[in-house]
Amino acid sequence: MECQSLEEVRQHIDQIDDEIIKKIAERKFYVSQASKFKKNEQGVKAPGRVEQVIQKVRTKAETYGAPPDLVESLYRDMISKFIQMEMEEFKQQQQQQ
Ligand SMILES: C=C(O[C@@H]1C=C(C(=O)O)C=C[C@H]1O)C(=O)O
Repeated sequence: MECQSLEEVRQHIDQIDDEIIKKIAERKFYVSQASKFKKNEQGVKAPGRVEQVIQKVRTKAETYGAPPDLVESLYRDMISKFIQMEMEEFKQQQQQQ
């Protein structure tokens, strides 16, 4: 949609940010369940799966017209933070056993 003012542009951006953040929270909800199914720290990091996700999101970025390098960089950062979070949860579970 063609905007008529900077205010309108920013309203759209704010709305999109709201949607993105809700989806990040939803993604985090599922990532935080993954540690229950992991056997060791290498499993928590799952570098093979990370590369699979990166490949998939680069392809989706191309399909939807988003810059693939930007999407890859955002995902690498997000996943690395999620791994830290998952690792904490994994270590807590290990202590409880
Ligand atoms: C959620 C998982 O754990 C980690 C987090 C990932 C992610 O955020 O997509 C991917 C791989 C793992 O590093 C998983 O193994 O699927």
